[in-house]
Amino acid sequence: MEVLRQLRGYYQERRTYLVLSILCLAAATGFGLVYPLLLRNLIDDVIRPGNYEGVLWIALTAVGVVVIKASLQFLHGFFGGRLGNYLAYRLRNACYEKLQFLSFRYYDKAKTGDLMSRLTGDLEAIRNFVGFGFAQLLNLVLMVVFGMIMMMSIHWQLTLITMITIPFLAAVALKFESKIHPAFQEMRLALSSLTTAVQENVTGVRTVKSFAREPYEMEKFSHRNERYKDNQIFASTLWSRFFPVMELLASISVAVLLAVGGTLVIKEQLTLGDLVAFFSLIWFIIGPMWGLGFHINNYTQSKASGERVLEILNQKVDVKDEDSAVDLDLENMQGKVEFDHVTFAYGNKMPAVTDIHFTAEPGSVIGFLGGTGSGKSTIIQLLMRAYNVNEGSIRLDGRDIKDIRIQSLRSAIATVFQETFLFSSSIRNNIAYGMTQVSMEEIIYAAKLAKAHDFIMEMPDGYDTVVGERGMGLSGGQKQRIAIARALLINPKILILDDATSAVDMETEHEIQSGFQEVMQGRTTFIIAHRISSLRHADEILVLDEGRIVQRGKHEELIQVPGPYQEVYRIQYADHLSRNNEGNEGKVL
Ligand SMILES: Nc1ncnc2c1ncn2[C@@H]1O[C@H](COP(=O)(O)OP(=O)(O)OP(=O)(O)O)[C@@H](O)[C@H]1O
Repeated sequence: MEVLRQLRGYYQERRTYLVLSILCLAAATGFGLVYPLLLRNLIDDVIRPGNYEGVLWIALTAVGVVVIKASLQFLHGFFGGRLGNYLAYRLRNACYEKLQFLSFRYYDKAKTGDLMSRLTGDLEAIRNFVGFGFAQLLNLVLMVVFGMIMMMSIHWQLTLITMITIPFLAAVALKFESKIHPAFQEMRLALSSLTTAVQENVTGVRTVKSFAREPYEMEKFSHRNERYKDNQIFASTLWSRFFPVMELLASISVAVLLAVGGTLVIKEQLTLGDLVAFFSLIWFIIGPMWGLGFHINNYTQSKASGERVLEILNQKVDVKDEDSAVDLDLENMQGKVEFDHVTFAYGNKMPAVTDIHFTAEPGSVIGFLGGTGSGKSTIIQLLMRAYNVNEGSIRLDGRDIKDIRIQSLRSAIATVFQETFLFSSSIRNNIAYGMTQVSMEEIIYAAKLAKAHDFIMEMPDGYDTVVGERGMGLSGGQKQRIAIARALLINPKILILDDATSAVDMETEHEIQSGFQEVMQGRTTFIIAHRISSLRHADEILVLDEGRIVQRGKHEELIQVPGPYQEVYRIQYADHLSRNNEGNEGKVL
């Protein structure tokens, strides 16, 4: 019930529904007790004395009871349904909101399929339990208590004798619970790994097909499917053993009742009506024991689901606003960025960047060059405060970024990532992502600067063309240009281009960069690139190796000194240099 307690905040406002749903179900159960009494009256007071008039009254009372009971059951369903759906609605929103604010560190490990199954299957199990299962579990207790009281009031000795197998029934049900709970947890995990396999397969379909790895994928899936199937079979084997054992124990109770009760009737210590009522009442005890397995199963399933949903909701957000954090004055900010001896490691690994120290003056262009894994993207992620630095500090206009509200910090920065993500929506919506107050002229202006306008206009519906999931149907370069237009539209104080022009040809890159120069006047720009041509106009180029700055300076300076920059330059401009050497020696490109 700890899980239910933790979820309470999400249905607290509608707790009256919970109370009403329980009350209606309890009342319906109470009315159910009228049947055995009616049977007793029918036999002892109507049939045996030959009172034919009474038959009609008993039949009418039975109809009345059915109507009331059915109405109460309807109300239980009504309130339970409202409650369950309200809770599921709140939880879905809360989980989604949490997912928006969880740190990058969480997403480094998260699996999409697993998250999807938590937000769907697990939430559904919680909805069912809180809406109905919980009330039914309580009702079970009520049925046993009501039934016992009634039976005791008829013949307490017979009640005790008949109850002889009930402790065994309860023990079997509880033992079953202890086995089925871990089985269900395992089943949920198996299901989420199955969903992850499907999701990854669809996302990575190009890789799968281009490497002709379909058989490998099928085997991987079949392996996971088998794990899920084995879990299902294990759970259903548990179930199939449970029912016969319960039936056996229950029939012992019934046999004892018939034998002892029958003898008591013959000895006239019990009326026939009492025995029939007893026979009907015993199902008030045995029935719940029977259902105990089902309801416990329901409970354990939703407990496991609740734990998985709460795991998201209770996830620690390690990058969050300090209470004293302030908003940036976006209109008047300068855009000066300072990295002050920054060191950072992902988890317990070796530092990804060490002692990074530089200053980007407002409006300047800083370039980063370095091999794969040298820490270029990490520096940019730290500036966005995707992670907190381990040592040193990062300042924006003299203020530590930890003291700036994350939302405000990130809205001052526009980033074009190495991998472009497009939403399955129109090109217009992709460029104006999330911006409501933006005119078509502004969108077109940004697209023109990003050299995207021409190819957009050639598409069947122009800016209204809907791109497929993740931008399917567009080339890598086209996607990048849309992403660049998206960043330019924000008109930020700080622009980050993380290998943003890697997928476009040199000529387009040159065109886009001249566009940047126009729009980035007075804005601080960080360019990560593998091509020297992207960096040569930078005010300062930082050359990184294994997370450290190993060279810094302007293009003209760096090509003069032996070092990694000169090496890259020589490799990329080998043709040019050899031609130049033949002609005018020493001319800088
Ligand atoms: N999310 C992450 N979790 C753990 N380690 C990471 C993560 N991102 C990067 N790293 C590690 O940090 C180091 C620096 O990576 P980074 O992405 O900053 O390099 P990069 O210079 O941008 O490389 P590339 O040019 O290939 O994009 C690498 O050793 C990388 O394995």
